[in-house]
Amino acid sequence: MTLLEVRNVHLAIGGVELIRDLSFSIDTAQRLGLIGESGSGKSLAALAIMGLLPYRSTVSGSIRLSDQELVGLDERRYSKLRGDRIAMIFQEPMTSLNPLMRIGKQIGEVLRIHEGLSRPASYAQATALLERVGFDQPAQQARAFPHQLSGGQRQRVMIAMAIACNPDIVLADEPTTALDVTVQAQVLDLLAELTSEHGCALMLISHDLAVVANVCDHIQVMYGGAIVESATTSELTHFAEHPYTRALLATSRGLDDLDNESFGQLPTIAGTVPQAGQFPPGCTYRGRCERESYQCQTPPVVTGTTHQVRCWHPYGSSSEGA
Ligand SMILES: Nc1ncnc2c1ncn2[C@@H]1O[C@H](COP(=O)(O)OP(=O)(O)OP(=O)(O)O)[C@@H](O)[C@H]1O
Repeated sequence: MTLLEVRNVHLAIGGVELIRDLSFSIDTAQRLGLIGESGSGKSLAALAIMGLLPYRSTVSGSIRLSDQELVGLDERRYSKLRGDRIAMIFQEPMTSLNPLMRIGKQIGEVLRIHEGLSRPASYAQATALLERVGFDQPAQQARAFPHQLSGGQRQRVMIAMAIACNPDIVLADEPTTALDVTVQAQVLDLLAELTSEHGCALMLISHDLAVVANVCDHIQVMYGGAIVESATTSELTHFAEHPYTRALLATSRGLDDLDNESFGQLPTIAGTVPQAGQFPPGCTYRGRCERESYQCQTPPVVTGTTHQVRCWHPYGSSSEGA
């Protein structure tokens, strides 16, 4: 059943177009990965869903959570949904945690506000959540301030806060990028385990295809403010059709290398993501595409149903396919 439906969303900040015609949906308890290089618009897509866009943003299109339209929703109703039905985990927990409040109290606050629990009940529940996310001495550790914890522990606290009220969906924006590789894998496993335990959908944002492929059952590739390819994880990793997805796969670490700390520097894709507001006409990837000779000037076509590719010359439909 469709839980979240994003339809034809366009987003501009200060008149600069940053997201173009974004459409996708997430089913109940589904795990969807959103990947793409820095600047492709992944975080803005998540912030649009959360209703946390910066000043001077304009959004058109539709974002529906079950039967609730989110575009244009007033702040009072939005703040009730946040935490309660949609939660978000950011890359750097220190920007989300209050440095002056003990973590047990911070998790408890979420439960007090959204679930109406009393102070003692919310604190007891917060301690139980800390235990669930892997703290071995939760009663003591609930008294710690954020700076007294490691990066991995702080991200576990964020996961505890995100799942505290059993939301329908958690949006996780690069939740492990700031962590070292071995901790990354543990935190991702925990996130996947807890969201499925709660029947909660997950939208995992990352620039790392291996991270997303290990956790998600469906992947969407974003480039220049638009989704260029979308498929099940298995289809995307075995039968990628868009030249950009192929380039991402070629420069990605292997799926087995997630907990390999000594894994070397990855090759990068030549060229850069087009500057916001300076998208070329037609295909945004045109300037970097290895099939550039096609000069895809006109808007690219979208092919397929479950496996969608926004490209004039996807590999699968061409005799030149790899
Ligand atoms: N507040 C803002 N005002 C103006 N432009 C912005 C703002 N926030 C983001 N942008 C621009 O929008 C584009 C997409 O940014 P976004 O943060 O969504 O990318 P991203 O794919 O999440 O990259 P990263 O992985 O680096 O966060 C970028 O060109 C960025 O410079």
